[in-house]
Amino acid sequence: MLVGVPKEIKNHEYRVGLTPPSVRELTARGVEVIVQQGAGEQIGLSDGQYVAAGAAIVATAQEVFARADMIVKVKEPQPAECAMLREGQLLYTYLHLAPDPEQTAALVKSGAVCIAYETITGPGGGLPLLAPMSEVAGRMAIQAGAAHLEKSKGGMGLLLGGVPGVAAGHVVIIGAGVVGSNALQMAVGAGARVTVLDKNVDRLRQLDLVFGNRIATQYSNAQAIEEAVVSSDLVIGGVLVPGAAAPKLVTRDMIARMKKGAVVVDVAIDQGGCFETSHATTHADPTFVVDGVIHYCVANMPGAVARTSTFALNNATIGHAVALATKGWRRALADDVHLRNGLNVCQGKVTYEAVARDLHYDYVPAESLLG
Ligand SMILES: NC(=O)C1=CN([C@@H]2O[C@H](COP(=O)(O)OP(=O)(O)OC[C@H]3O[C@@H](n4cnc5c(N)ncnc54)[C@H](O)[C@@H]3O)[C@@H](O)[C@H]2O)C=CC1
Ligand SMILES: CC(=O)C(=O)O
Ligand SMILES: [Mg+2]
Repeated sequence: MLVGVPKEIKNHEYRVGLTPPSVRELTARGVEVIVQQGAGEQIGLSDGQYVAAGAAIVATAQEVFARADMIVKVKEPQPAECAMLREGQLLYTYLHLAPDPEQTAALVKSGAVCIAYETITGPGGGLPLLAPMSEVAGRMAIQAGAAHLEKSKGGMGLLLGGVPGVAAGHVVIIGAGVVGSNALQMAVGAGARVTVLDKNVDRLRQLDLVFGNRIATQYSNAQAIEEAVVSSDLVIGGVLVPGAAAPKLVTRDMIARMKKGAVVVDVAIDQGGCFETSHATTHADPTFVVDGVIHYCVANMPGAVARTSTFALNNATIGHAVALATKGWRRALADDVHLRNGLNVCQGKVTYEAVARDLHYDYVPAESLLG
């Protein structure tokens, strides 16, 4: 098995699929690894470190895609990368297909075997390969939101924590999962007044036990979302229905009724976003304004803190990478239902039910293709 790691090409994306210690885990087991020249250079991971871990360096992405049996990446393949995938080649990366019909069509056409980090499940529940990036993005959401509340960034000129004698800002967090609870931790730390909403009352119960009366919890329905959003200074969108397009919980009308200069951070934008007014932005140009409300909708937030994110991601991805590279995808997927849940597209078939439903493909269960 030859594993290939191309340099990421999405806007301001400096993460890399494998760190040198992860390469070493593979080469120690007899797996060959090629890494594109300079893939980790921007985050202090030199070609020399990759070579010391047993990888060979190749000059171009074309060479990585042409030679490797398995491609390990971070972000969903961009159109130029989709065009280089081939029948039977294994792709292991984030995909976020439900809101992305073009990428889905390209992956189906490629005939590649495409495993999405974000739908791999864990023995203890949850989405263990999404969780570390959600921790990063949840924490960053408060940083990004606070910065954009400043006048020079177009915001209303509000300090989230207030000062003695002046009220703190009101942060509303929709979705109390990994993004939401990490955002909550930062917002409470900053001294903001926080309301958190979820449909899962157990999640709210857990947060209530930790934060007590320093936060307000609310069962998520249209009424509660409307009341919270209209009175807020900063809204964080962190909902997820695994694999599916995010529900549009905040309507254009609610945005129009918010304070001018308020900020919304739609972390769920990689699944299409949970604000009706959202569209994906980049680190180079992260915001736009609708009805006086600043929208921050960067689809690869963890790319901004790429060194931290790369190591956190590799901690979660390396175990399955080793299984795939040493056993081959059929055996690895047959042996592990949680890894099998990551299979989204396989040799021209859509194998993840929510993606098939949202994008109108026939759904073919992964089990039927492992034969
Ligand atoms: N923009 C970026 O750079 C990044 C985006 N993300 C995205 O953030 C989103 C959230 O991820 P996680 O926190 O890991 O997911 P999670 O599964 O831990 O949490 C999602 C929460 O949303 C709740 N939820 C579902 N429907 C709801 C509704 N109608 N109202 C209120 N809550 C609802 C669920 O009950 C759950 O508690 C995902 O789309 C993920 O892909 C994650 C990392 C980076
Ligand atoms: C999860 C995701 O989309 C990211 O880390 O960029
Ligand atoms: Mg996309």
